Amino acid sequence: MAEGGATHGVEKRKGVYQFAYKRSADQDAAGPVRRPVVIVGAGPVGLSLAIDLAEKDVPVVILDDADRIGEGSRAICFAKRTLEIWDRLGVGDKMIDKGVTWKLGKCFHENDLAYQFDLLPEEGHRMPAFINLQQYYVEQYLVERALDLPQIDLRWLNKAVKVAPHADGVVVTIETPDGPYEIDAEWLLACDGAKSPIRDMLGEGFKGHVFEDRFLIADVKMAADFPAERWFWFDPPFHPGQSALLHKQPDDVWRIDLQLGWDADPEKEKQPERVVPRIEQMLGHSNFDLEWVSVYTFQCRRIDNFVHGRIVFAGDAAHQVSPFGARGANSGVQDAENLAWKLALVLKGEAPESLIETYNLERSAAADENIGHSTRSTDFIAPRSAFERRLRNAVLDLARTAPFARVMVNSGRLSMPSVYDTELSTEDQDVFAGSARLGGPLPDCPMQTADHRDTHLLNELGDGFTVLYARDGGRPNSVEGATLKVIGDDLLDSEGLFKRRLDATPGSTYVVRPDQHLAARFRTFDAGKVKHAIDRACGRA
Ligand SMILES: O=C(O)CCc1cccc(O)c1
Repeated sequence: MAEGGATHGVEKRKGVYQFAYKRSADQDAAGPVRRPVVIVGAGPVGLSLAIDLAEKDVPVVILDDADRIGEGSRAICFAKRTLEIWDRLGVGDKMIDKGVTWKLGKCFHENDLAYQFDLLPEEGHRMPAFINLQQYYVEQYLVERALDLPQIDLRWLNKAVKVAPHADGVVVTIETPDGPYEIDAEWLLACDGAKSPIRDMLGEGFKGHVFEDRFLIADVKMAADFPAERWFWFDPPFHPGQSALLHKQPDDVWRIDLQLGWDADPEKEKQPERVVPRIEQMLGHSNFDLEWVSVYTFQCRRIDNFVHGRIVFAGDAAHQVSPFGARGANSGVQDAENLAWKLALVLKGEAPESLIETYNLERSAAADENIGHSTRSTDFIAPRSAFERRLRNAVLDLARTAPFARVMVNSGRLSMPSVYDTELSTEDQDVFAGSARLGGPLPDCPMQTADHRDTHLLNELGDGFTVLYARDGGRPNSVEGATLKVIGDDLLDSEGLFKRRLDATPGSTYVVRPDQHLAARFRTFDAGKVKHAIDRACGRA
């Protein structure tokens, strides 16, 4: 027993949510029942995808081989874009209310501050730069939301064990406590994690790097008054020659990541008698409880194609990165958002099936970007040769005095949304300044409704396409295939930030996709051009 009554045995966190297996009518059918969408995996990606589809009125079956969530906190850092997506799905406030909000990062070299960054230096965004929240809370809130939606049929202890693709779907064999049954899915969405059984069933391998260094994760419960900031150390006195990371989570839990070196024995390093002295060394006291401990290595890699006929991969099943930069779960949720609207349009017959190929194009490019960042961070954090280490240490030394070297300090570039550069966007014919990017998500800003209620731009976008028109005299009657919002009429640019961030002049027109990414912008409204931009973004032109 440590000082202050702390216990250092790892308290194995039981699932915060336990679910019951329920027999489904599909199990009593004479043959496989046809379903439009089956999602394998009720993690953050599968649940976000299911909710997004359900909100677009697409019926979804989710299969999960477990009957609980909450084994360890795992992913903890959720980025602004992910929060904006969850806000659209109706769970943003819940996540923020529970999560620890932060935006500042500090990098220390030995005892000194080498570099610090602010992930959201400007005001006027509804969502913060980041929250820290244990993955089991994220899953709990997403499950609660999913249970509200009649279009979602969530089936626990349903394990997909076989897939048989055919011309217009996939027959999935599912094992349950009552024995096996089959579903004939029009689309099967594999959100079944890094070890994806569906990927194995297809014989689909990963390409990329496996890093050999090992890291210890410890979630430590203690009362501490460190600020809600990301603190990263290179070669700290409490863990010489290695790196360390500290994050604040809700419920007085702190995430500590300690680099162990490539030759560490994972089983040994997980034992409390090895973990506790390391944490004591870092904190300078022993007044903490270990809540969760794990030792990990990581990979930066992806599958070649995220789309295999009617089987589509998303999240860790499709790509993996190191934890540094928090790009794993965040990019997975962005996969979900990219796929949901496209699949909904295809299922409704409003877009050709080829639109799903653009999910592969856009999200595999995003994965490459994430993998590139993650690989560079990992190379900096865990240099692979004496030469690389000398170079890295020289940058860290220089950063003490030379500002140019500070930006080369790389402890993980934190997750940012991707800007899509595909055929779905209509090239700019006019010059636009501001922070909005063609192909990127629209920057948020404060607005007011026509009756002067405070709101934010992203909360006012429709569930489908939205056309934003900065009023110039009259207003267009309507726009085919989109919700029209006239700025200066339906929405008021109360603080002038819409004008600044989108470089809006009277007449400026913006075509926004259902995932809030900007598909086209024009200096004047032209119904024909707007229609063409929407058709193009749907793969119809
Ligand atoms: O701060 C970062 O770069 C990410 C922190 C993180 C995310 C997920 C797992 C983990 O152990 C650390």
